[in-house]
Amino acid sequence: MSPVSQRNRETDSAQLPDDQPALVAVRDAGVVRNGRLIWEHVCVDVAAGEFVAILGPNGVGKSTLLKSILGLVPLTSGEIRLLGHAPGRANHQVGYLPQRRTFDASLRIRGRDVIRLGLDGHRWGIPLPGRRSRAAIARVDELIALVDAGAYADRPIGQLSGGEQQRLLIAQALARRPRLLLLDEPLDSLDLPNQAAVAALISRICRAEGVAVMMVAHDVNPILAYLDRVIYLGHGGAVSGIPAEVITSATLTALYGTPIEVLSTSDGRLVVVGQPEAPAHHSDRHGGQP
Ligand SMILES: Nc1ncnc2c1ncn2[C@@H]1O[C@H](COP(=O)(O)OP(=O)(O)OP(=O)(O)O)[C@@H](O)[C@H]1O
Repeated sequence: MSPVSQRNRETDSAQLPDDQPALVAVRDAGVVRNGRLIWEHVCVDVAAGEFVAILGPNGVGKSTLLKSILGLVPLTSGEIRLLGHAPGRANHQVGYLPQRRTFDASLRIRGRDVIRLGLDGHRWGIPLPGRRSRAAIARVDELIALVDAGAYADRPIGQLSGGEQQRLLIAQALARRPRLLLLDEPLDSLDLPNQAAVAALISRICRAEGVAVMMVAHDVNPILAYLDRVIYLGHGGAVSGIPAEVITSATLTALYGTPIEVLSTSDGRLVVVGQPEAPAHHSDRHGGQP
């Protein structure tokens, strides 16, 4: 029997210990879109402050899982609870960074104003009055420090590098002190040093702000050292658990349907070899629909 030949295998570590309440609880969940089964029997619990990656081949439904947690894509089976509520009921506690599109180079809005939109963007640019405005300015300064963007936060966002823009967008998603951060491929289109730097930043935020992070990624290697839990969606099933249990050659080969090797380095780190590359213009394939 292949490692995921029963659809829906989950490791024992997919569930949290009883004394650790789940921030997000996904129970035997499934989604059908346009009459096509995207995934089913997905189970995972995410606790406060955990860093969780959602991984798997193109089109397998990673973004759909984030959208289901937000209530943007309804489940067709099973259940998702977010902070004990049905999807969509606790979204004010969630920061969401959708798959990014590049900013036009001529866009003049400053980095710090992009962050500020995360605080009062719903007011359509009408500034908060008096004391609340001062508190907003202080929070934006705090976020700029958190993502280490002081050197460029006053420059127009269209003139910043992909990595700099991504840090500002993460800060924007954190503006209202969410308890859960949903990041859809934040490392997409970044070079390797920037992928490592942004992954380290996200891990630091998990710890410093106590925010749980669920992050869609294509390549597990730059984030592997930071992860508490992984969810692999594959055409043969879904597997979730702690990295050491889930990230094995046999499991990944079965999920991706192509040979994948998991190597252990002399200092004990895991490296995944043979994972198919994402296409270069990955974000071009995504429409604007939820
Ligand atoms: N608005 C939509 N309506 C119907 N089907 C959709 C919609 N958006 C996406 N899909 C389909 O749902 C499936 C899962 O898409 P999704 O974007 O969740 O996959 P993904 O794993 O995030 O892909 P990628 O790695 O390419 O970003 C795909 O087959 C896609 O074509």
